[in-house]
Amino acid sequence: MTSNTVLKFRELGKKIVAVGRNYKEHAAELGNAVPTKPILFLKPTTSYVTQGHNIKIPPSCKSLHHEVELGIVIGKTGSQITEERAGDHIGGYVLALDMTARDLQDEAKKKGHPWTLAKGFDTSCPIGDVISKENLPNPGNVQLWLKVNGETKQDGNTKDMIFSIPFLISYISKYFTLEEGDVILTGTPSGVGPVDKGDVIDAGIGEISSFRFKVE
Ligand SMILES: O=C([O-])CC(=O)C(=O)O
Ligand SMILES: [Mg+2]
Repeated sequence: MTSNTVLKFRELGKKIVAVGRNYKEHAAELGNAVPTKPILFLKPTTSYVTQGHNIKIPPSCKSLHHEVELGIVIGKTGSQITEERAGDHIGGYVLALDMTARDLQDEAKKKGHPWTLAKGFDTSCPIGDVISKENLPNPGNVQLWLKVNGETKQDGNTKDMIFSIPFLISYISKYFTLEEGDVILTGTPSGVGPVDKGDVIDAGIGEISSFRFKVE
């Protein structure tokens, strides 16, 4: 993948595949069981929002939650990718938020409906610049942090993922062809919580990448 701008990979990337409950403590904090296989959902690429723009609270949402996540940017198209070859398909990494209308998600969960609206609304995927593989040599052991108005809310490590990055790429690619520019969101560590209008979110991957978004 040659591009390092978000606009470019938004053009290239056809999908965002997100993984739910990939950290035990996060599954527990929302009263959910620890999954025995990855829980997958899709976010549309229209959910991307880049730095300099604001996160918007979607209509009727009374509880918009932050979820900081490590994103994997696919660099080479493939399906039926083995865990051993997974690294060949990684083009880089990216810091992202999986903004979630928690009340709308809870309502959908109760009715057995999909999470699409709660997870896929415009601006639900704030995203940073692509990080090269060289700049993140150890993605499976890096700190993911998030502050709201300067106060730390999330501070987890990717070593606590239930399903590893190679496993996720292999598992997802059994079902969905992963195309260049697609992004896999690998799930959020514990500490999720609400944000309100006017709040400022700072998040980062260790000291390697960080960004700031305001909620409007
Ligand atoms: O909404 C949830 O809790 C599932 C999810 O996206 C995550 O664990 O990152
Ligand atoms: Mg998430």
